[in-house]
Amino acid sequence: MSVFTTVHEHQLNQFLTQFDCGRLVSFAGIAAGIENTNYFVTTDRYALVLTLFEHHQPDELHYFLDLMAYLAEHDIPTAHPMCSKSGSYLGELNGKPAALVRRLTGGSLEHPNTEECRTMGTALGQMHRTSPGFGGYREPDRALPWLQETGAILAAHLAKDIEGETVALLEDELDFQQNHPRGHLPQGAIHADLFRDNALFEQGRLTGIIDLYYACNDALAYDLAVTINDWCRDEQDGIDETRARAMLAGYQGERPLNDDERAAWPGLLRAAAMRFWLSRLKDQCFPREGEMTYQKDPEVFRRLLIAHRAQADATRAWLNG
Ligand SMILES: Nc1ncnc2c1ncn2[C@@H]1O[C@H](COP(=O)(O)OP(=O)(O)O)[C@@H](O)[C@H]1O
Ligand SMILES: N[C@@H](CCOP(=O)(O)O)C(=O)O
Repeated sequence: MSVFTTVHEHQLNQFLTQFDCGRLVSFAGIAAGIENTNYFVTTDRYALVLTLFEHHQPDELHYFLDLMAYLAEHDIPTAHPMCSKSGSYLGELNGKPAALVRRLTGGSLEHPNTEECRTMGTALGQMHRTSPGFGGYREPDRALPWLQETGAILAAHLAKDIEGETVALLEDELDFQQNHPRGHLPQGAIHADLFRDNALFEQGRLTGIIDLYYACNDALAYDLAVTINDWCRDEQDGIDETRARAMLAGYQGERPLNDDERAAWPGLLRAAAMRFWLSRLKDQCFPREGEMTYQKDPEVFRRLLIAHRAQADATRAWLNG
Protein backbone atom coordinates (compact mmCIF):
# COMPACT_ATOMS: atom_id res chain seq x y z
CA MET A 1 0.00 0.00 0.00
CA SER A 2 1.57 3.28 -0.90
CA VAL A 3 -0.32 5.93 1.00
CA PHE A 4 2.58 7.23 3.03
CA THR A 5 0.80 10.40 4.08
CA THR A 6 -2.85 10.06 5.08
CA VAL A 7 -5.18 12.81 3.85
CA HIS A 8 -8.36 13.55 5.83
CA GLU A 9 -11.54 14.82 4.22
CA HIS A 10 -11.40 18.26 5.84
CA GLN A 11 -7.78 18.70 4.64
CA LEU A 12 -8.73 17.72 1.10
CA ASN A 13 -11.75 20.03 1.08
CA GLN A 14 -9.54 22.88 2.22
CA PHE A 15 -6.96 22.04 -0.50
CA LEU A 16 -9.63 21.90 -3.22
CA THR A 17 -10.78 25.45 -2.43
CA GLN A 18 -7.57 26.60 -4.16
CA PHE A 19 -8.82 25.14 -7.46
CA ASP A 20 -11.83 25.81 -9.61
CA CYS A 21 -12.67 22.11 -9.71
CA GLY A 22 -16.09 21.70 -8.14
CA ARG A 23 -17.21 20.00 -4.94
CA LEU A 24 -15.64 16.85 -3.49
CA VAL A 25 -17.75 13.74 -4.09
CA SER A 26 -15.35 10.95 -3.03
CA PHE A 27 -11.70 10.06 -2.62
CA ALA A 28 -9.71 6.86 -2.11
CA GLY A 29 -6.04 5.95 -1.65
CA ILE A 30 -4.30 4.22 -4.59
CA ALA A 31 -2.37 1.06 -3.70
CA ALA A 32 -0.06 1.01 -6.75
CA GLY A 33 3.08 3.13 -6.97
CA ILE A 34 6.15 3.08 -4.79
CA GLU A 35 7.40 6.65 -4.49
CA ASN A 36 4.56 9.01 -3.74
CA THR A 37 1.18 9.09 -2.01
CA ASN A 38 -1.64 8.97 -4.56
CA TYR A 39 -5.42 9.32 -4.19
CA PHE A 40 -8.23 9.12 -6.72
CA VAL A 41 -10.35 12.24 -6.15
CA THR A 42 -13.78 12.71 -7.70
CA THR A 43 -15.53 16.08 -7.69
CA ASP A 44 -18.87 16.93 -9.24
CA ARG A 45 -16.87 18.19 -12.25
CA TYR A 46 -13.72 16.12 -12.64
CA ALA A 47 -12.05 12.76 -12.09
CA LEU A 48 -8.61 13.59 -10.68
CA VAL A 49 -5.50 12.06 -9.13
CA LEU A 50 -4.01 13.78 -6.11
CA THR A 51 -0.29 13.20 -5.56
CA LEU A 52 1.61 14.13 -2.41
CA PHE A 53 5.29 14.12 -3.29
CA GLU A 54 7.32 12.32 -0.66
CA HIS A 55 10.90 13.03 -1.82
CA HIS A 56 11.21 15.61 -4.57
CA GLN A 57 12.39 19.21 -4.37
CA PRO A 58 10.09 22.06 -5.55
CA ASP A 59 12.36 22.84 -8.53
CA GLU A 60 12.10 19.38 -9.98
CA LEU A 61 8.36 19.22 -9.27
CA HIS A 62 7.83 22.36 -11.34
CA TYR A 63 9.82 20.68 -14.15
CA PHE A 64 7.69 17.50 -14.02
CA LEU A 65 4.34 19.30 -13.86
CA ASP A 66 5.26 21.85 -16.54
CA LEU A 67 6.42 19.01 -18.78
CA MET A 68 3.16 17.09 -18.27
CA ALA A 69 1.19 20.21 -19.16
CA TYR A 70 3.40 20.92 -22.20
CA LEU A 71 3.05 17.38 -23.55
CA ALA A 72 -0.72 17.25 -22.95
CA GLU A 73 -1.09 20.61 -24.71
CA HIS A 74 0.83 19.15 -27.68
CA ASP A 75 -1.53 16.16 -27.94
CA ILE A 76 0.76 13.64 -26.26
CA PRO A 77 -1.50 11.57 -24.00
CA THR A 78 -0.38 12.62 -20.52
CA ALA A 79 -2.34 13.78 -17.47
CA HIS A 80 -2.67 17.56 -17.52
CA PRO A 81 -2.14 19.07 -14.05
CA MET A 82 -4.86 21.36 -12.66
CA CYS A 83 -3.85 24.97 -12.30
CA SER A 84 -4.83 26.64 -9.01
CA LYS A 85 -6.73 29.92 -8.92
CA SER A 86 -3.41 31.62 -8.15
CA GLY A 87 -1.83 30.11 -11.29
CA SER A 88 0.27 27.26 -9.88
CA TYR A 89 0.32 23.51 -10.56
CA LEU A 90 2.02 22.87 -7.24
CA GLY A 91 0.39 23.33 -3.82
CA GLU A 92 0.91 21.97 -0.35
CA LEU A 93 -1.18 19.48 1.57
CA ASN A 94 -0.48 17.98 4.96
CA GLY A 95 3.05 19.41 4.91
CA LYS A 96 3.90 17.82 1.53
CA PRO A 97 4.13 19.38 -1.93
CA ALA A 98 0.98 18.26 -3.75
CA ALA A 99 -0.63 18.39 -7.20
CA LEU A 100 -3.91 17.42 -8.81
CA VAL A 101 -3.81 15.93 -12.30
CA ARG A 102 -6.56 14.72 -14.60
CA ARG A 103 -7.39 11.05 -14.12
CA LEU A 104 -6.87 9.02 -17.29
CA THR A 105 -8.97 5.99 -18.15
CA GLY A 106 -7.64 2.52 -18.92
CA GLY A 107 -5.16 0.25 -17.22
CA SER A 108 -1.59 -0.89 -17.65
CA LEU A 109 -0.68 -3.98 -19.68
CA GLU A 110 1.18 -6.88 -18.17
CA HIS A 111 1.76 -8.71 -21.46
CA PRO A 112 1.70 -6.18 -24.32
CA ASN A 113 1.33 -7.72 -27.77
CA THR A 114 3.13 -6.71 -30.94
CA GLU A 115 0.54 -4.10 -31.93
CA GLU A 116 0.53 -2.54 -28.45
CA CYS A 117 4.35 -2.32 -28.59
CA ARG A 118 4.07 -0.62 -31.99
CA THR A 119 1.50 1.82 -30.53
CA MET A 120 3.78 2.60 -27.59
CA GLY A 121 6.72 3.14 -29.96
CA THR A 122 4.65 5.53 -32.08
CA ALA A 123 3.59 7.53 -29.01
CA LEU A 124 7.16 7.71 -27.73
CA GLY A 125 8.35 8.89 -31.15
CA GLN A 126 5.65 11.59 -31.10
CA MET A 127 6.69 12.57 -27.59
CA HIS A 128 10.34 12.84 -28.69
CA ARG A 129 9.41 15.03 -31.66
CA THR A 130 7.68 17.36 -29.19
CA SER A 131 9.78 17.27 -26.03
CA PRO A 132 12.93 19.03 -27.38
CA GLY A 133 10.70 22.13 -27.65
CA PHE A 134 10.01 22.08 -23.91
CA GLY A 135 11.92 24.91 -22.25
CA GLY A 136 12.61 23.29 -18.85
CA TYR A 137 15.84 21.55 -17.92
CA ARG A 138 16.54 18.84 -15.37
CA GLU A 139 19.89 17.08 -15.06
CA PRO A 140 19.59 13.28 -15.46
CA ASP A 141 19.80 11.78 -11.99
CA ARG A 142 20.42 8.15 -13.04
CA ALA A 143 23.14 8.71 -15.67
CA LEU A 144 26.86 7.87 -15.55
CA PRO A 145 27.80 9.68 -12.29
CA TRP A 146 24.96 7.87 -10.49
CA LEU A 147 25.92 4.53 -12.09
CA GLN A 148 29.51 5.02 -10.96
CA GLU A 149 28.64 6.07 -7.44
CA THR A 150 26.04 3.34 -6.97
CA GLY A 151 28.21 0.76 -8.70
CA ALA A 152 31.09 1.48 -6.32
CA ILE A 153 28.85 1.15 -3.26
CA LEU A 154 27.40 -2.11 -4.55
CA ALA A 155 30.76 -3.56 -5.60
CA ALA A 156 32.12 -2.93 -2.10
CA HIS A 157 29.02 -4.45 -0.53
CA LEU A 158 28.90 -7.51 -2.81
CA ALA A 159 32.65 -8.15 -2.57
CA LYS A 160 32.07 -9.14 1.06
CA ASP A 161 30.00 -12.06 -0.19
CA ILE A 162 30.73 -14.51 -2.96
CA GLU A 163 29.65 -12.34 -5.84
CA GLY A 164 32.93 -12.28 -7.81
CA GLU A 165 31.27 -12.64 -11.21
CA THR A 166 28.69 -10.00 -10.46
CA VAL A 167 31.30 -7.51 -9.35
CA ALA A 168 33.36 -8.20 -12.48
CA LEU A 169 30.30 -7.64 -14.70
CA LEU A 170 29.47 -4.45 -12.86
CA GLU A 171 32.97 -3.04 -13.15
CA ASP A 172 33.40 -4.04 -16.78
CA GLU A 173 30.08 -2.48 -17.76
CA LEU A 174 30.88 0.73 -15.87
CA ASP A 175 34.11 0.91 -17.81
CA PHE A 176 32.23 0.42 -21.11
CA GLN A 177 29.65 3.07 -20.26
CA GLN A 178 32.34 5.55 -19.27
CA ASN A 179 33.84 5.08 -22.74
CA HIS A 180 30.50 5.41 -24.51
CA PRO A 181 28.97 8.72 -23.43
CA ARG A 182 25.70 9.85 -25.05
CA GLY A 183 25.97 13.63 -24.89
CA HIS A 184 26.48 13.89 -28.68
CA LEU A 185 23.12 12.23 -29.41
CA PRO A 186 19.91 14.27 -29.94
CA GLN A 187 18.68 15.43 -26.53
CA GLY A 188 15.39 16.54 -25.02
CA ALA A 189 13.07 15.90 -22.12
CA ILE A 190 12.68 12.13 -21.69
CA HIS A 191 10.36 10.05 -19.51
CA ALA A 192 13.27 7.86 -18.32
CA ASP A 193 11.02 5.20 -16.72
CA LEU A 194 8.41 4.34 -19.35
CA PHE A 195 7.76 0.83 -18.09
CA ARG A 196 4.49 -1.03 -18.76
CA ASP A 197 3.03 0.19 -15.46
CA ASN A 198 3.50 3.79 -16.55
CA ALA A 199 1.23 3.66 -19.59
CA LEU A 200 -2.53 3.15 -19.63
CA PHE A 201 -4.35 1.35 -22.44
CA GLU A 202 -8.03 0.90 -23.18
CA GLN A 203 -9.22 -1.43 -25.95
CA GLY A 204 -5.86 -1.37 -27.70
CA ARG A 205 -5.64 2.43 -27.53
CA LEU A 206 -3.03 4.27 -25.47
CA THR A 207 -4.92 6.61 -23.14
CA GLY A 208 -1.98 8.00 -21.26
CA ILE A 209 1.62 8.07 -20.15
CA ILE A 210 1.91 8.62 -16.39
CA ASP A 211 4.52 8.90 -13.63
CA LEU A 212 6.88 11.40 -15.23
CA TYR A 213 8.76 11.74 -11.95
CA TYR A 214 12.09 10.52 -13.34
CA ALA A 215 11.79 12.80 -16.38
CA CYS A 216 14.96 14.71 -17.21
CA ASN A 217 16.96 15.97 -20.18
CA ASP A 218 18.96 13.18 -21.77
CA ALA A 219 19.46 11.34 -25.06
CA LEU A 220 16.11 10.61 -26.70
CA ALA A 221 17.27 7.21 -27.97
CA TYR A 222 18.21 6.20 -24.42
CA ASP A 223 14.53 6.66 -23.45
CA LEU A 224 13.59 4.28 -26.29
CA ALA A 225 16.10 1.73 -24.97
CA VAL A 226 14.60 1.96 -21.46
CA THR A 227 11.14 1.39 -22.92
CA ILE A 228 12.11 -1.57 -25.11
CA ASN A 229 13.97 -3.24 -22.25
CA ASP A 230 10.74 -3.45 -20.28
CA TRP A 231 7.98 -3.74 -22.92
CA CYS A 232 9.71 -6.28 -25.16
CA ARG A 233 11.32 -8.59 -22.60
CA ASP A 234 10.71 -12.29 -23.10
CA GLU A 235 10.31 -15.08 -20.54
CA GLN A 236 14.07 -15.74 -20.49
CA ASP A 237 14.91 -12.08 -19.82
CA GLY A 238 16.15 -11.54 -23.33
CA ILE A 239 14.26 -9.39 -25.85
CA ASP A 240 11.41 -10.65 -28.01
CA GLU A 241 12.62 -9.58 -31.44
CA THR A 242 9.17 -9.31 -33.04
CA ARG A 243 7.90 -6.89 -30.40
CA ALA A 244 11.17 -4.94 -30.39
CA ARG A 245 11.08 -4.51 -34.17
CA ALA A 246 7.43 -3.39 -33.95
CA MET A 247 8.19 -0.82 -31.26
CA LEU A 248 11.18 0.48 -33.21
CA ALA A 249 9.17 0.65 -36.43
CA GLY A 250 6.39 2.57 -34.63
CA TYR A 251 8.96 4.95 -33.15
CA GLN A 252 10.91 5.49 -36.36
CA GLY A 253 7.67 6.13 -38.24
CA GLU A 254 7.55 9.33 -36.16
CA ARG A 255 11.21 10.01 -35.52
CA PRO A 256 13.86 8.05 -37.46
CA LEU A 257 17.08 7.50 -35.52
CA ASN A 258 20.12 9.23 -37.02
CA ASP A 259 23.48 7.56 -37.77
CA ASP A 260 24.96 8.45 -34.37
CA GLU A 261 21.97 6.98 -32.58
CA ARG A 262 22.09 3.82 -34.68
CA ALA A 263 25.79 3.41 -33.91
CA ALA A 264 25.17 3.97 -30.19
CA TRP A 265 22.09 1.70 -30.02
CA PRO A 266 23.63 -1.50 -28.53
CA GLY A 267 25.39 0.59 -25.84
CA LEU A 268 22.16 2.43 -25.01
CA LEU A 269 20.34 -0.85 -24.45
CA ARG A 270 23.16 -1.83 -22.10
CA ALA A 271 23.05 1.53 -20.28
CA ALA A 272 19.31 1.16 -19.77
CA ALA A 273 19.62 -2.41 -18.46
CA MET A 274 22.47 -1.37 -16.17
CA ARG A 275 20.49 1.58 -14.70
CA PHE A 276 17.57 -0.60 -13.58
CA TRP A 277 19.78 -3.52 -12.52
CA LEU A 278 21.65 -1.18 -10.18
CA SER A 279 18.61 0.66 -8.78
CA ARG A 280 16.88 -2.64 -8.03
CA LEU A 281 20.07 -4.18 -6.62
CA LYS A 282 20.58 -1.15 -4.41
CA ASP A 283 17.02 -1.47 -3.08
CA GLN A 284 17.68 -5.15 -2.44
CA CYS A 285 21.03 -4.64 -0.67
CA PHE A 286 19.96 -1.47 1.18
CA PRO A 287 16.15 -1.58 1.59
CA ARG A 288 14.59 1.85 1.95
CA GLU A 289 13.17 2.20 5.43
CA GLY A 290 9.45 2.56 5.89
CA GLU A 291 8.59 2.24 2.22
CA MET A 292 7.44 -0.60 0.01
CA THR A 293 7.78 -4.02 1.44
CA TYR A 294 7.97 -5.74 -1.97
CA GLN A 295 11.04 -5.39 -4.13
CA LYS A 296 11.51 -5.55 -7.86
CA ASP A 297 13.84 -8.30 -9.06
CA PRO A 298 17.30 -7.01 -10.09
CA GLU A 299 18.21 -10.36 -11.71
CA VAL A 300 15.89 -9.62 -14.63
CA PHE A 301 18.06 -6.70 -15.67
CA ARG A 302 21.36 -8.43 -14.90
CA ARG A 303 20.37 -11.22 -17.30
CA LEU A 304 19.16 -8.71 -19.86
CA LEU A 305 22.44 -6.82 -19.62
CA ILE A 306 24.37 -10.04 -20.24
CA ALA A 307 22.15 -10.79 -23.25
CA HIS A 308 22.72 -7.30 -24.71
CA ARG A 309 26.49 -7.56 -24.20
CA ALA A 310 26.50 -10.76 -26.25
CA GLN A 311 24.48 -9.55 -29.25
CA ALA A 312 25.32 -6.01 -30.32
CA ASP A 313 24.97 -6.74 -34.05
CA ALA A 314 21.61 -8.43 -33.62
CA THR A 315 20.22 -5.50 -31.64
CA ARG A 316 21.35 -3.12 -34.38
CA ALA A 317 19.55 -5.25 -36.98
CA TRP A 318 16.21 -4.59 -35.20
CA LEU A 319 16.52 -0.97 -36.29
CA ASN A 320 15.90 -1.96 -39.91
CA GLY A 321 12.28 -3.03 -39.47
N1 LIG B 1 -3.30 10.46 -14.16
C1 LIG B 1 -3.64 9.24 -13.75
N2 LIG B 1 -4.77 8.67 -14.21
C2 LIG B 1 -5.15 7.44 -13.79
N3 LIG B 1 -4.46 6.72 -12.91
C3 LIG B 1 -3.33 7.24 -12.41
C4 LIG B 1 -2.84 8.52 -12.81
N4 LIG B 1 -1.70 8.78 -12.14
C5 LIG B 1 -1.47 7.71 -11.37
N5 LIG B 1 -2.44 6.77 -11.52
C6 LIG B 1 -2.56 5.49 -10.81
O1 LIG B 1 -1.77 5.56 -9.65
C7 LIG B 1 -0.78 4.53 -9.65
C8 LIG B 1 0.50 5.04 -9.02
O2 LIG B 1 0.99 6.15 -9.76
P1 LIG B 1 2.53 6.38 -10.00
O3 LIG B 1 2.68 7.75 -10.57
O4 LIG B 1 3.11 5.23 -10.79
O5 LIG B 1 3.08 6.34 -8.51
P2 LIG B 1 4.58 6.36 -7.96
O6 LIG B 1 5.20 7.64 -8.45
O7 LIG B 1 4.40 6.32 -6.50
O8 LIG B 1 5.27 5.13 -8.52
C9 LIG B 1 -0.64 4.12 -11.10
O9 LIG B 1 -0.24 2.78 -11.23
C10 LIG B 1 -2.06 4.32 -11.63
O10 LIG B 1 -2.86 3.21 -11.30
N1 LIG C 1 10.37 1.16 -13.16
C1 LIG C 1 11.36 0.95 -12.13
C2 LIG C 1 10.92 1.47 -10.81
C3 LIG C 1 10.83 2.96 -10.79
O1 LIG C 1 10.15 3.38 -9.69
P1 LIG C 1 8.61 3.88 -9.79
O2 LIG C 1 8.51 4.94 -8.76
O3 LIG C 1 8.35 4.42 -11.17
O4 LIG C 1 7.71 2.69 -9.52
C4 LIG C 1 11.68 -0.55 -11.98
O5 LIG C 1 10.84 -1.34 -12.42
O6 LIG C 1 12.72 -0.88 -11.42
